Amino acid sequence: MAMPRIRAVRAFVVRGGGADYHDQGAEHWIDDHIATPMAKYPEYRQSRQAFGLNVLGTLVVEVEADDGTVGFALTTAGEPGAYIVERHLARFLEGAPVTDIERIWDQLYNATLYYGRKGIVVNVISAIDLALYDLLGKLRGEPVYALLGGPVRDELVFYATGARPDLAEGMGFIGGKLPLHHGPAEGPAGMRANLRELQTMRERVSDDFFLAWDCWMSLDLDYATRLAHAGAEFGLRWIEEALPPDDYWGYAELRRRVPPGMWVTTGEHESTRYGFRLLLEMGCADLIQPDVNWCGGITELLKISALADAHGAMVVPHGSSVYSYHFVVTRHNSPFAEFLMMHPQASEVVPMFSPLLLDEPVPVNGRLKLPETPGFGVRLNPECELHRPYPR
Ligand SMILES: C[C@H](O)[C@H](O)[C@@H](O)[C@@H](O)C(=O)O
Ligand SMILES: [Mg+2]
Repeated sequence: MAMPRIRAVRAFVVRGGGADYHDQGAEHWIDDHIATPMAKYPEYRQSRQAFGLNVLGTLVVEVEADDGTVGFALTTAGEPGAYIVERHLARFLEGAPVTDIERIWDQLYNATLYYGRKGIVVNVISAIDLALYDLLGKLRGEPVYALLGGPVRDELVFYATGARPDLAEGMGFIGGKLPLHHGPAEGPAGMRANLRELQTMRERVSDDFFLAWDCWMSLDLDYATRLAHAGAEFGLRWIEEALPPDDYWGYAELRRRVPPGMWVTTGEHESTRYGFRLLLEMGCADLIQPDVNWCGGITELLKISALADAHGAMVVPHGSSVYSYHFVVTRHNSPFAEFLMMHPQASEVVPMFSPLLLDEPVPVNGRLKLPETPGFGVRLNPECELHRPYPR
């Protein structure tokens, strides 16, 4: 039986959480004085939303086959992303066989090479690729992980990212990643505050529960070096995204300087096999963290992961809910997954892309066995009003 062809592609935007999970209300840990590259400007130090971290919003891409089956996926791209889908990229999908995933990816990437390569364009390509995998899984009646070679372990284990790793340990997570709150602009007092926070959490959790810092691109090499060595006293397991994503040279030097046994990690704001080849060949990271909704989708993450495996590097994708879970469970060099605690106080487990998805699975006791539901196994919440800014 011939596989259906793609009949239509549609791009919607929606605000308030979802894939743009930084788009939260006030009083949320994820926007509470977190160190960023903008923190050198005092007016932008308290809130990342103040400098626009949530300006884009969620992009929802739907791909409909000519038998009526619809696959969909999400990314952070909002209206600019919707424009790119409807006015540029739809032409490479409509009329194509639903199985032409590699061919479509190559056309999307090369047709946007003159203005894309990284950032929002690759976010959009990622969402289209993920929607195609969702559609293919639904047409074949298989979960996406079954399309990728099947699970190599029975269940996923998770670490938790959020302000309360001490609570996360009690929820069964294997470790906790703290957002770093103070960068170089806050000088020695900021460094002391960072270390006090890490010490407090170390004293509240057991020795077997790892602690890591997410520095969200906010540091310089000297500060990161000093922070890593001071953090080692409290068993810091890894220092994440200490430097701007393009500073491959800084990451390579940081990796030479950190205490033996401490991981240097990065990658959530890196794109495509080419960016990750640079990170790996320059020895920038022990563990890379591509976000499957931002790095190029499943099609590109398969290439990135194989490259990392050849370099002996682990791949623990940046938290992206079901879109990374279906990948991680099929990879030997992805031993655990990230769960972003989206509850405002990080005090309970709630679905990461709330409120946008129905049936979004969450870890229970820090573990998750993925269902066999076709595709990524989630549905759009009909109570979330989608808007199609560029209808055709
Ligand atoms: C917690 C960090 O500041 C970011 O908000 C988070 O999205 C990302 O860096 C992560 O690794 O989860
Ligand atoms: Mg991070």
